[in-house]
Amino acid sequence: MSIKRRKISVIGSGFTGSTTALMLAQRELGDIVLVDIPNMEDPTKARALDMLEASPVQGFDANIVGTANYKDTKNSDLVIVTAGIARKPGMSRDDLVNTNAKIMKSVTQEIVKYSPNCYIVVLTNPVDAMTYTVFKESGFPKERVIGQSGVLDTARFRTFVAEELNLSVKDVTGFVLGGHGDDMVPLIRYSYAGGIPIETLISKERLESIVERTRKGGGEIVNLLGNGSAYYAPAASLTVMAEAILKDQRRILPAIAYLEGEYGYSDIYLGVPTILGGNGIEKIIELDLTEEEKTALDNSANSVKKVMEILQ
Ligand SMILES: NC(=O)C1=CN([C@@H]2O[C@H](COP(=O)(O)OP(=O)(O)OC[C@H]3O[C@@H](n4cnc5c(N)ncnc54)[C@H](O)[C@@H]3O)[C@@H](O)[C@H]2O)C=CC1
Ligand SMILES: O=C([O-])CC(=O)C(=O)O
Repeated sequence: MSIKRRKISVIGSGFTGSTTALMLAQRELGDIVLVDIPNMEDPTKARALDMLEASPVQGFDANIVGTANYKDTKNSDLVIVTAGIARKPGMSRDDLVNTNAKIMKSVTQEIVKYSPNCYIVVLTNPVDAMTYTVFKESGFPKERVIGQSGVLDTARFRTFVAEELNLSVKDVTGFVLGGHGDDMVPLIRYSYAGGIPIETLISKERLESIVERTRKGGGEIVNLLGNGSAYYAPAASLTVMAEAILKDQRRILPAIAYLEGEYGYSDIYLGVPTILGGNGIEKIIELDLTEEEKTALDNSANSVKKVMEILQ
């Protein structure tokens, strides 16, 4: 019997793609193929080689190659899509829709051609609509096309709660639902520190400001960077999702999933709590929401629908 390493292709070798490739390799989740457009081929090869040369120092076994040829992605188990443009200060994620939708279509055709059985995780913004585009273009079952927003948005929320309480981030849990935009829905009622509801530990006013900072978390980094957007926490979020799928961990993680009636929405990709495992999205968990929470989720879903209309 021969046991082979898993193969993971990362499309886009920019800030998020490169950082994700390194994190995946450091966790020995598989061999990595980093792909970019032809005029980025040499820098992509250089980044991959540079990462590979870190492997003896850090002691991880993973082959890492850079390429502009999709043939090299053949038979990938998992493909992560980070290709496209990022926003600059003053822009919203939705401003990227037309450019990135075209990129999603061409990238998806190449993915499907060489890896018809893979799982796809999409990062490119506006990510709810871009995940929908990849789903439609791929013809894959919904379980195998997943978008990343909630792990990152929840990580930001957990960071701010842990800072507020001066506690370990390890003990803080939470859930952020909805689209990956400024009207995302951090669910305070389902957030805990060491099993204690955070509502009993933090004042209403402070919680409101944590929710607001979470909603604008991407923009906070865009404004500080001046040219580009966040990449360390997004890459860490993609890595945790990849690990859940490749190791069949059946983790409860928020992910952008295709909804067919769940939470009252249909034919839309939106951030919801899921069980992520060896079959991709194995289940969508439907939480009981208060009227106020459901109204907030409706607003967020409507914003995603507006962006999807631009795509029609
Ligand atoms: N969903 C989320 O939580 C997050 C989403 N993002 C989004 O991820 C995307 C990537 O961000 P960064 O890596 O910072 O951007 P970046 O500009 O550093 O890298 C993007 C890369 O994609 C490449 N690319 C463009 N067209 C391509 C194609 N057809 N095939 C292969 N590669 C192609 C570019 O050459 C570039 O190297 C952006 O749309 C950004 O908004 C970023 C952070 C978090
Ligand atoms: O804000 C952006 O443009 C990138 C992103 O989605 C995030 O960091 O949450």
